Amino acid sequence: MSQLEFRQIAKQFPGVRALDGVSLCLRPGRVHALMGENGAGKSTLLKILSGDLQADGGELLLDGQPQRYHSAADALAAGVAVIHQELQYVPEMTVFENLLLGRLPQRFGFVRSATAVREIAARLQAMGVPMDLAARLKDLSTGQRQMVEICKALLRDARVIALDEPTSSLSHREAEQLFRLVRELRAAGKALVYVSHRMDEIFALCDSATVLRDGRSVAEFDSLQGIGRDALVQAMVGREISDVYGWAPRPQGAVRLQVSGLHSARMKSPASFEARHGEILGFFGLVGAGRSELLRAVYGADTRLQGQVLLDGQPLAGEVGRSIAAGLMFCSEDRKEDGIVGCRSVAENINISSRRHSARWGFVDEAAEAEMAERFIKRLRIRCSGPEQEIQRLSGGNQQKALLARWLSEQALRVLIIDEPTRGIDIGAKREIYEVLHGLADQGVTVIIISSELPEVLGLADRIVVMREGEIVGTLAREQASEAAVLQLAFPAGEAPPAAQPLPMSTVELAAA
Ligand SMILES: Nc1ncnc2c1ncn2[C@@H]1O[C@H](COP(=O)(O)OP(=O)(O)OP(=O)(O)O)[C@@H](O)[C@H]1O
Repeated sequence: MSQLEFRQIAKQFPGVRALDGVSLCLRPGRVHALMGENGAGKSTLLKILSGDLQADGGELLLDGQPQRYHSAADALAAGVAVIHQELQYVPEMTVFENLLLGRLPQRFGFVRSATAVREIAARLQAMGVPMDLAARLKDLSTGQRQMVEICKALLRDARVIALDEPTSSLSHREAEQLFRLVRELRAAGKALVYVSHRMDEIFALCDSATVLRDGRSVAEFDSLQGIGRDALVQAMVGREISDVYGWAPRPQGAVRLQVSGLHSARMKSPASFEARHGEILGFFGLVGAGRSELLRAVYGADTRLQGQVLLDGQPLAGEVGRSIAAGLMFCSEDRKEDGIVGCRSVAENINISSRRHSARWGFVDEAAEAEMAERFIKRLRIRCSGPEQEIQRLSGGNQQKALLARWLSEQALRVLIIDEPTRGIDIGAKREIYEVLHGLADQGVTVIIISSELPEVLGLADRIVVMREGEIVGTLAREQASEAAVLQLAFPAGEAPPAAQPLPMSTVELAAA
């Protein structure tokens, strides 16, 4: 059982004071939440804990002993494991090899030992996380890879475990498994720190919390008992946020997008739906329900096998270039896939897709680009030193905001499809993003959102399409769309959670059930 203390930790990046004297204590048998807006300094603190970054000032004390880690291996050797947002694994290697990465030669030799495999399999089984040790990491889901990472820490008897936004890419089932594991680790006396933007996870899993703002600790909660959500939000963003979704009725026009019998190799069966001018259409389903696959086929990112898409009555070919030219855009949930250019500025990244609009006689209108970038930096509260800053220097959530701005600033939009619009984004910026989406719909743009967060879909959409196991299983008007009604459709028969279950992370409640 170990206690870890951060004492007056400071970290300066060129032009940014990322941490300014942060102190907090992780105690055995407790889960401590680390909260704050995008760019508040959470990941930087965890990178110092893992040895990936060196603090400029302050101390780390493990059971009262000063620590200084120069690599993740140093930290692990001392019993401290950090599971970062970007997992560190070797895709071509097996689970067994990844679990023992860096240790194989010392303990087991290079030869894969049957005894070692059996021993590890038995330990994982005992920890309640049985795994196929022969599977290659590249063939696993994000959730499974994350489990491997956690198991790696457990096999090395880590006593302090940090999880940085661990559920952001997990399916409901994987999240349930993770929550069970976190509770077991707490019961086993590990000291845990948990970073998440999802309030319900914080309340369901954490005992205490620190809120960071601009690199400083602005609130400490020794216990979360009796603490309301509003108190945490107020501490994080420094203001009250009511009515996050800001929905109001708006007139809707004619059918804009008509999808009939559309099928692609990645879809399980053909699907049909329509969306109107000025409508926000929400797609809800559990991870793996087939929402992204259907909308990728609409966009032309996946080859269509059959079916047709009409945009304002005109057939739309299944090609990305044609879709973009026709004003149908798709913002993917994966910012790497979406083409973030790390070494380019925030302004260039925001303007990449609309460069063709601002280019005149072959020259890019840099003033117009900078002006557009400034507008979105302010509007979405993108924390950066200015439009010229390299985007890779921004925190994960702020990169995500800049990418969204790329699509939100498109001038020729007719249909905007956004996959997981606010994943990894703090609550203050979420509200701004929703406002921009409402603004687009007010101008007649058809907005389609794919989201795994039911409150987001319920709060934002005019109609909700529910998918399950590759099929559309229902379409609900806003007035009919209660949590219970949507979940009843989204879960396989017999597995729906109790109707009165509070959401969103129904996953959390499910895990506890
Ligand atoms: N390598 C770097 N170079 C320059 N600035 C950096 C670097 N890494 C982080 N920063 C800056 O430090 C600040 C804190 O970033 P950090 O990643 O710790 O935020 P965060 O709280 O984890 O945010 P998020 O919720 O978006 O993940 C941000 O302003 C970020 O731009």
